[in-house]
Amino acid sequence: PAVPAPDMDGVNAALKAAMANGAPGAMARFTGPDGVRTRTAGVRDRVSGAAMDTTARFRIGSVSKTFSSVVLLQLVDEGRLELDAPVNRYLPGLLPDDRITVRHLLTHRSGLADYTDAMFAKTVPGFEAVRNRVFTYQELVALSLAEPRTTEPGAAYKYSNTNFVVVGMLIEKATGTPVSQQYEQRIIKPLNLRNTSYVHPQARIAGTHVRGYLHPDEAGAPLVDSTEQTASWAQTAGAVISNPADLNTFTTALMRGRLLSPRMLDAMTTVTPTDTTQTRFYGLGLRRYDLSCGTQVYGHTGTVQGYYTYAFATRDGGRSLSAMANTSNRGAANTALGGTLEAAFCGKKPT
Ligand SMILES: CC1(C)S[C@@H]2[C@H](NC(=O)CCCC[C@H](NC(=O)C[NH3+])C(=O)[O-])C(=O)N2[C@H]1C(=O)[O-]
Repeated sequence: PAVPAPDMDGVNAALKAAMANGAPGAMARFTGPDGVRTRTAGVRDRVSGAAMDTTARFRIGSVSKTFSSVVLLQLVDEGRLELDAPVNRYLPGLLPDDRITVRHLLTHRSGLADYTDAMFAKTVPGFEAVRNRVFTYQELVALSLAEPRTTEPGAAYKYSNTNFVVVGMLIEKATGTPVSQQYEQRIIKPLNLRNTSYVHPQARIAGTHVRGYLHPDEAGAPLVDSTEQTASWAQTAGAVISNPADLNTFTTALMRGRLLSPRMLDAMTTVTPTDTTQTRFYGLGLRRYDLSCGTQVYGHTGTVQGYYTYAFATRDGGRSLSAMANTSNRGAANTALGGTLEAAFCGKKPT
């Protein structure tokens, strides 16, 4: 069946709405049967005034979780890890409950508390306290285990960055190499993602990049330039750097079966609801959004200091969209940016 052409005017309106809600700039790149469409708005650098640029790199936050999930699921495909095995089989003594499995991590059903709740309770002080710090995986897990667990293992969905820090530990234990090498060998090189990197704990973004601007909690307080940070608080839960073209290549390749076996991709895209609206779902390190026109899109969202990201594709990989606004701690800007999905995948609303 013919698919609707993207409503790029609607995409542009969503970018402008993100700016009206506090983003210095925003951009989107759609890839579909009729080729690539891009839109930009505002600036990627408030000091130089450099215009937003769809080739520019930025921090993708939790879209990194899908990169980490792909690496882990490839290891499962290779028989080097089992999805339903206890994490403690591979990392003896790490977790206080042998019932927590690898699958629980990927589905956010482990019950492990999210250490970032306390870490970023006060947005700017929390960020300034960690922006130059380098954490070990163990230190981050210890921060989580100092908090009560949120659910019995497997009992309910409760999003937690901690899950994907443990995923990073599993990857490094199973391969004996740094996760950066696994991203490179298994995703970045095969897909030729020339603007995607994992440079933790380097704080700079190399090449042409978008500067990110964090809104303080105090109304009217000036934006904080949050571009340079180690992102060590996030690592395999959120420290990947990429750009719109690479994100569309990644989500498209994933959906077209270039990264996982058909069986594993089916497992990854088997979802459960994350809220009562029955339009938001989570699989294995992957979100599914059910749009108003009936189209289902798979990918992930990201929130890291100074950057909101959406990176989604249709299940057949025929259409993909990535969108970014260079601000954060401003939910209305994030919601506005999310409007790019309906415009891009559902097309112009009938008048
Ligand atoms: C589930 C989310 C939204 S949060 C999770 C992860 N990002 C973080 O955990 C960072 C949280 C603090 C970010 C900070 N906010 C505060 O400090 C608030 N006090 C800001 O807005 O820059 C990511 O990315 N995920 C998003 C996701 O998956 O979409």
